[in-house]
Amino acid sequence: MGIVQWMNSIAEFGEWAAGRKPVTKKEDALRFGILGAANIAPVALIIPARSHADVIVVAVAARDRKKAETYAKRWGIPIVHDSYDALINDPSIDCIYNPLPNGLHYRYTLAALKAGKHVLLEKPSLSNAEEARSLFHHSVLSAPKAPVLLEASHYRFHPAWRLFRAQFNKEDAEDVESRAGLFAGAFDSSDIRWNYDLAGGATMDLGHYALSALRGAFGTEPTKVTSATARLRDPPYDRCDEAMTATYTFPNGGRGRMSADLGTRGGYWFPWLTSRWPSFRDCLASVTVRTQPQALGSENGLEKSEQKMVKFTNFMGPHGWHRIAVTTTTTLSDPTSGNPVKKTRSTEKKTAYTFPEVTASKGEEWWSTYRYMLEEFVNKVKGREGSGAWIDGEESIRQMEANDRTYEKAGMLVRPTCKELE
Ligand SMILES: NC(=O)C1=CN([C@@H]2O[C@H](COP(=O)(O)OP(=O)(O)OC[C@H]3O[C@@H](n4cnc5c(N)ncnc54)[C@H](OP(=O)(O)O)[C@@H]3O)[C@@H](O)[C@H]2O)C=CC1
Ligand SMILES: O=C1OC[C@@H](O)[C@H](O)[C@H]1O
Repeated sequence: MGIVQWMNSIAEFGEWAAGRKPVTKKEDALRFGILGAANIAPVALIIPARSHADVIVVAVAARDRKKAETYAKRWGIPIVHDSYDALINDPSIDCIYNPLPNGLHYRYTLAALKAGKHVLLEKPSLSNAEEARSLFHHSVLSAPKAPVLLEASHYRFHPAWRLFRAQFNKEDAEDVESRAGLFAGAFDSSDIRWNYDLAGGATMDLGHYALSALRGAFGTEPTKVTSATARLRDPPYDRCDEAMTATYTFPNGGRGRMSADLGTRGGYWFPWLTSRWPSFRDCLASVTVRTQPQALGSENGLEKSEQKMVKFTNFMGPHGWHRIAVTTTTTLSDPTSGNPVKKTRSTEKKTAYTFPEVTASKGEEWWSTYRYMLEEFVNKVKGREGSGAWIDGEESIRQMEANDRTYEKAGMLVRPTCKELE
């Protein structure tokens, strides 16, 4: 069983252990079809849909009908289509979930939008910025009653992300480090993540989260990619990065660093023996922000200033567990020499599992990032007020631009563009 299938089992076990039963569906519930018998679809859509009265997963298509039938039976999906195009053109379907390999996102999302379907599109939205500009600026999205298109960067929809962002002013961010990792062996050699033609690579995969969170912390785009170093897969997969580390500067003068590793190893005692062993140490994604010191006036003749460090641990999967640690360092300094006289440090730990301040779509403590995202997708399609969390097309384009610039700085090719680009 691969890591993504494990995510499904854990999510399903959680539902069972909590004794949750599917809710009754409304008459006008949105009917979803899934492109591909994808590993990620249960945790990202099928399980969250069970608790949403406005969502029914009605169809799946796979390249091999037998595979689709087995998947449909396992996950309780009534309709099986013979091809992705047949599913897209099924008039009984309102929404398409596209969890195909990244290199197929453009072709099938555009086909679905042209068929009038709303699309929930897996991250990274596309293979590169050229595709992103073409898709998100396509006339099909500006026509009256245009369908909804959303990049499924699920972590941005969870209340914990909003709480994290509220802990500092983005203009004050001085140093931000964002990291995500998975232990070596999590994906075998046949995995889509090692296929350049399907737009694979660590920067496209976990790098998507690390870079998106870094950009999200600064709330703006990097002015420059100052360094980028890739660790490539062994041939013949060496057009794909197994790991990427990159540094950036931002318009406020701040510095950012992202790292994404799909094959963490070592870090144990006896390195001569253990250096190739998979390592679980760096597998919890985190984003850490250090702010510029803020002057707070004077106290007893001394100058007072404050600096914050905000660390959000497990920002990718905060529904399982997370911690936002806010450490405030207060310094009293001699006004003449500028030397610190006294420093005090305090740490506050915070969490958020619902949006208490929101009237519509407040959420439930147990909702996953995917469930929160589904809520907002449905709200948008139905024209309802929601939590306010959203990822618009321009954001998705800027994310792909930052991705491309990272690959270029690392001396690598950007991922290939769909041949049918419009
Ligand atoms: N949001 C999240 O937490 C996660 C998101 N993802 C994203 O979801 C997408 C899919 O990831 P994941 O579910 O792990 O991937 P899978 O390996 O399960 O692949 C998804 C589907 O791609 C289809 N496919 C079509 N053409 C090919 C091809 N040439 N080679 C291989 N597969 C093909 C297969 O469909 P068929 O059934 O027709 O054979 C397969 O079911 C990616 O964009 C990934 O970045 C992945 C994991 C987590
Ligand atoms: O989006 C993702 O999240 C979880 C990871 O296991 C996976 O590689 C990635 O695609």
